Amino acid sequence: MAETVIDIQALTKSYNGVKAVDQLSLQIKRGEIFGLLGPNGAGKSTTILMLLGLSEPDEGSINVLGLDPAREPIPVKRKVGYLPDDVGFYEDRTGLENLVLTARLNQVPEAEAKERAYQLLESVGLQHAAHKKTGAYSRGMRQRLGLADVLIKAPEIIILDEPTLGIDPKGMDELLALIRSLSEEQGLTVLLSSHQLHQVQQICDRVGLFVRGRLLAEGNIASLSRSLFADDPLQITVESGPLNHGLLERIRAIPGVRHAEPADGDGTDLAAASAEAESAGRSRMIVGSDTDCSDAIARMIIEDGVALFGLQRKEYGLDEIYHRYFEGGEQHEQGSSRPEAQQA
Ligand SMILES: Nc1ncnc2c1ncn2[C@@H]1O[C@H](COP(=O)(O)OP(=O)(O)OP(=O)(O)O)[C@@H](O)[C@H]1O
Repeated sequence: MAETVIDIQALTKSYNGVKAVDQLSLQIKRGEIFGLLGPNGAGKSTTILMLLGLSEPDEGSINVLGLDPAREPIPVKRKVGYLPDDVGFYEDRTGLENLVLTARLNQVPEAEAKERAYQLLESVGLQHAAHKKTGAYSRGMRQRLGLADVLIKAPEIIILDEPTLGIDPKGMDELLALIRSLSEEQGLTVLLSSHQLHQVQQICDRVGLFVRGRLLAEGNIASLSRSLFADDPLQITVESGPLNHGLLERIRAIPGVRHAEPADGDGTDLAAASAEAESAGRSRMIVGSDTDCSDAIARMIIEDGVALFGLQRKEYGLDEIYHRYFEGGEQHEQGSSRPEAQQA
């Protein structure tokens, strides 16, 4: 089992009496890519600043690689690389010169600095732009150079704040793939803050969902959707030949099935749905159930002599998580069914 490199316990930070981070507890293991996910103002940046020792917690504790960032910010800075959402470079110097300068500032010996800078420029796909002034770099190139800049001091952890902001989709995919491969090759721990679900889904081993300073849930996407949608029925869509009333009633009587409705028409008028299905030669039905009854439903349809064309279980993904917890975040916070922070 990999060691815990970031350990946050009951962390709280308020600004003017408003809690920006509220009782946050989170552990991250070495080599993990963890996504801090949440809408604007959720508390992601405040958490990052406290991890870096740039802001002091009101309550709770943080341990980064055995260090307390509030008390030992310099050793933390040596071991943790931070890429802000808009990284600044000396615009009139080349990419290579900027990297060498950062290496020097981090006490990397001169001979090593240049060699490492070249290697990193190659790793991030910027070898062709090594001698170009950074003022002429595109946003995507700047982010790549930012990654190289963060890596030049050979950190154990890198923290990236909205790393793909303002980059086109292709550049975004490439940057994320690069982060993933760098992490795998070097056993690097990556903490990535974002409000873009799809990019986080692509590369993170685990994500934490932040809403209004609180961690609503954490885990990998599969365990998150299981815990967040635990109270919802499973949704099974059945494509078959036209259904008859008796068959529908028997499907409704399968243990675990909560409801079964023809999805043609408005779903309430079986006769209309059947007529429509009859003319099309097939019908669609939505079944909501507590357990996966797919096999029992399939068997029943086939035994009834009705053709079965397809049967699909709906999986909840980040889109549903997003709609429910970010867009409807406030309602959910007030609702009684909101799950507390979950462990994966
Ligand atoms: N220096 C500050 N002074 C006052 N309030 C602050 C300060 N920094 C953050 N806040 C407030 O704390 C809350 C959390 O902000 P934070 O920047 O941590 O969120 P975030 O999740 O990083 O959002 P974003 O994606 O917009 O950066 C917000 O309500 C914000 O207005």
